[in-house]
Amino acid sequence: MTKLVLIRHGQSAWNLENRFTGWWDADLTEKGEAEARKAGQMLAALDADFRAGFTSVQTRAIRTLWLALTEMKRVWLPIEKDWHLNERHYGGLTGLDKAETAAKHGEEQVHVWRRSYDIPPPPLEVGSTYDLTPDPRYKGIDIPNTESLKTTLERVLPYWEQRIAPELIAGKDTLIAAHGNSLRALVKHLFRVPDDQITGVEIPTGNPLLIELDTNLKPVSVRYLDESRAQPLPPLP
Ligand SMILES: O=C(O)[C@@H](CO)OP(=O)(O)O
Repeated sequence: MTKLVLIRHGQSAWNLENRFTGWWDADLTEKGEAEARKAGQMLAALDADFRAGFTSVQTRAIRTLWLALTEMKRVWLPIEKDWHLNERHYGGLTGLDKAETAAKHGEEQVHVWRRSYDIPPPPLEVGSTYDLTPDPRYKGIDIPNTESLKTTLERVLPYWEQRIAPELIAGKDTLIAAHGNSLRALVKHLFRVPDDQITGVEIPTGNPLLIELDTNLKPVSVRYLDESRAQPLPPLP
């Protein structure tokens, strides 16, 4: 059985401030760093032999993986960083306060923007403070101006198939440090979660999700390593 661990980054500054984040490069808070270290300690205690690692190009996920690997004494692990694992792009909501936006547009509308499967938030305006076009890490990349979970899945999935699945098929235990919505997209795919039920899947920060996969990459077991911070999981497919 091959082990796949999904870790959502530890708490970020904008998680703490309750702001829509998406592709904005909010860093970890001290609590987020502590969550990442604790995740690494739990992973170190696991009977696994991690041979491959993947993360996004966003600081909070990269640093979460690094802090965890440090605890695991495994900073030598080959890591691939790729924008396809980035958080879902929050479009014109990026940077706004979630509570203030709910007060302005209504709780229901904000819930649709946050959790509907295929309705994207309004697009980010060109030249906005949060336009990432000048950022060198995105040179040559067609940066989206908004994404739904569906369009996030549409860019995560080819990356999974081309880069991550081959490592798992080769029998390598694999770590992925990424984001609430890029990981929800992967969970939706792996567990065959219907479009209208993925809204119920919330992945906590810095709590490793251990999935054992058979040779067809079908999940045969799943659990959070920190049971005290676990959230409901979809049934095995
Ligand atoms: O702001 C964000 O980018 C995400 C993750 O923190 O938030 P949400 O819970 O709305 O998907």
